[in-house]
Amino acid sequence: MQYYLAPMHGITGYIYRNSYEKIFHNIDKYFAPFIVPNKSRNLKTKDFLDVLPQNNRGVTIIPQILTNDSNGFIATSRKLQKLGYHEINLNLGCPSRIVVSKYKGSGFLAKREELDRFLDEIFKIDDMKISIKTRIGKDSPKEFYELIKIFNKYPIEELIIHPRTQKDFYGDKPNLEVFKDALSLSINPICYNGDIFTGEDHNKLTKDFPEVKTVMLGRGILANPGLLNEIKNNTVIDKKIFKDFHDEILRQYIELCDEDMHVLIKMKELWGYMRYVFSNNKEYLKIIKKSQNISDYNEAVLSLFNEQEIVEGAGLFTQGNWGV
Ligand SMILES: Cc1cc2nc3c(=O)[nH]c(=O)nc-3n(C[C@H](O)[C@H](O)[C@H](O)COP(=O)(O)O)c2cc1C
Repeated sequence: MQYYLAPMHGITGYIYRNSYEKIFHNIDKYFAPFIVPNKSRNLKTKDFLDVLPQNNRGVTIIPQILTNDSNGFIATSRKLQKLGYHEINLNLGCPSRIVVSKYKGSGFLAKREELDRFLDEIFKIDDMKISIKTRIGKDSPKEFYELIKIFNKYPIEELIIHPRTQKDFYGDKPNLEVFKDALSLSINPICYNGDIFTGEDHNKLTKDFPEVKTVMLGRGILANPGLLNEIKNNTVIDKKIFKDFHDEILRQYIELCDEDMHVLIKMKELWGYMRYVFSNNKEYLKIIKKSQNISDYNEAVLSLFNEQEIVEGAGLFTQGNWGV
């Protein structure tokens, strides 16, 4: 089985990815958060730094582009190619209202003719592999059956499916009926993505779909960075390893940011996910969120690590055996 880290804009930038790689070293491909093409000759500084090879040593990175403009896609792909990239991922999944209102991300799924024309243009690039990360429709899962006819016209390196519609956002459950059909209908390789938060979720998926050979994990890893070791080796993450991972991310953000506040915004966002695997985390999370400087923050984090335990079987939104 191959495992990918999902792109998560604002979170899984190079600092997160490098920290993860340093401690866990078990991801086959890291998908970088989306880049929106701009008209200038160069990538925006933030996007450039995120994909700069010097910032991504020793890891396989697939950059992602979010657009409905084929010229923008091609121009940005060329810039990425100059940096050494040979595969680009197209984002057809982003459900954010601003993105969707411009018919980008999962909004583009509602414009099938335009999407087909767009794909026809971008697949003319013959020296670049293109993979697609998609939802199963804009408003209804039925749309998938038309979309797959379009996708099947192109040599997609991989079709990564998050089986929800845009309308679902992150609610309800992934639609496994449609995913099952996708496996039989797609002529291109399929990767599964969505709601794998525990080892049990993973085992259920692979039992139901033994033909799945590639899984992309997102929020499940944010909540439990040891999830993949749990999946592969049936081991629960050690608190010390979790702390080392946390400290590595913190160290790199401190090195990068001029102000404590910027570091704290990033770390607090992460705790919105990581809290779930700790016992009785609620009060600790409040104190972490209230901290206004690195020293108070460190103190709050240390008490959580010292005084609480990692709950076996817990994952994002789930209770684990002890009740979180
Ligand atoms: C905060 C956040 C940012 C995201 N940013 C991106 C992104 O840049 N590109 C993308 O294709 N998907 C993005 N996603 C979607 C994830 O890659 C993934 O498809 C989704 O979270 C479902 O997988 P999961 O249940 O394993 O998390 C984002 C999701 C979250 C929660």
